[in-house]
Amino acid sequence: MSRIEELHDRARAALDPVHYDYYAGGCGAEAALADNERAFAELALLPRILRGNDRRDTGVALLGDRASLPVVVSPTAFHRLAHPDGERATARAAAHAGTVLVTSMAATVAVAEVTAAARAVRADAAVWFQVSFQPDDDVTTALVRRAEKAGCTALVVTVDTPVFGRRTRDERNGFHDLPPGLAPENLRDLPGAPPGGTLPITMSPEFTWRHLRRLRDLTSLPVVLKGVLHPLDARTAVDEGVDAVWVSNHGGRQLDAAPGAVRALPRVAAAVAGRVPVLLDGGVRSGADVAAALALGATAVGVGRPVLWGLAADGEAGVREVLDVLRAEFDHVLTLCGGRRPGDLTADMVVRREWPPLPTAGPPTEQGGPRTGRPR
Ligand SMILES: Cc1cc2nc3c(=O)[nH]c(=O)nc-3n(C[C@H](O)[C@H](O)[C@H](O)COP(=O)(O)O)c2cc1C
Ligand SMILES: CC(C)CC(=O)C(=O)O
Repeated sequence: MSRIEELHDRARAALDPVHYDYYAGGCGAEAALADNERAFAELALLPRILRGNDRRDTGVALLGDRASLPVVVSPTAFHRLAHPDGERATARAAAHAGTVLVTSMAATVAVAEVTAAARAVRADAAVWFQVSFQPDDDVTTALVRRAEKAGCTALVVTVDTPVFGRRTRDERNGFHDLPPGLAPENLRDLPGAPPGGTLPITMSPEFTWRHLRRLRDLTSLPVVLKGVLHPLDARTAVDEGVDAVWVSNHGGRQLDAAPGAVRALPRVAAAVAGRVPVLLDGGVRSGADVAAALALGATAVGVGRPVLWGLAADGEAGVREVLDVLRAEFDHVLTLCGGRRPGDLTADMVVRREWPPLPTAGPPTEQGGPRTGRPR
């Protein structure tokens, strides 16, 4: 059992079962959820040899920031369900690891407190803000201004939620509301909110590229589009001026018919053609997964649930452990693959586990099976 699986077990034991299901679950029959990990398990790496890679650097440039490993913390809601310190603990852990935390619009700690917690650890800690368009433009604008004021260095706009996915476990458990004392703090005191209260999180299918353009014009922060699976959307996004494309099926929580995210990566990477960085999340659980995604065209990957497991199991220390494990595993795989830096991992180094077809020089002969080229 990997260390991340152990933390998962500890988190399961520590969490209220309803909250565990909210974190762990997907939509529908959880086919997309399962396919995220399966798609990675189907990949294998062809290492390169004799490359003199004793000196390595696992860092990557991400928009204006630098991450010390090509793994960022994906935006996930409601960290205070996992630990009383919630997003503050996650922020400190990401800052210690020297990587980017993407804090959710639906965080249970306000973005200004999240950035303050991160910067108390490291003055240049990178915190990005995840936002979903809200039907009232003034609300979206107010959220963007809050993120800017808090010192976030990029906006991650999530676009795979025109409606909520049907979360089978949450429906069964009747999980609709946060427990008393917890609230989506970024949605407090917004236009239209009751005095001192929070607005509900609204998903709507009304949004178009026009809303993205409006947001683009609203801010000078880099904009990352999260939830892209179709290569044509990736190309449009780049044409519309986004600064990065994030391949994701939302951790298998939206469209159950969606493929495992890494299956969509090669075509998106081809469509983007290096014009902007590509990120990917969904099912990343090991350093080998990170390496495979990078080889297939990602600049960095995100992790969602593993961070929640670390947080629920052991607070800030648990999240640090998850990121440390991924860093160590990724460096180990990079070494074994002959790489000095993440960019040395290339698509020719990734094969399917069932690849290649057994080499046959022709049809089977009477002397035995297919000829292999082995001297007889
Ligand atoms: C409990 C939970 C809450 C999430 N909340 C958000 C969110 O608020 N905004 C968002 O863009 N994505 C959200 N996501 C999706 C994650 O950003 C990410 O795409 C997904 O978790 C990646 O898959 P993984 O959990 O297998 O790493 C959430 C995912 C989970 C599991
Ligand atoms: C509260 C939701 C917006 C969080 C989310 O995106 C999710 O649960 O997948």
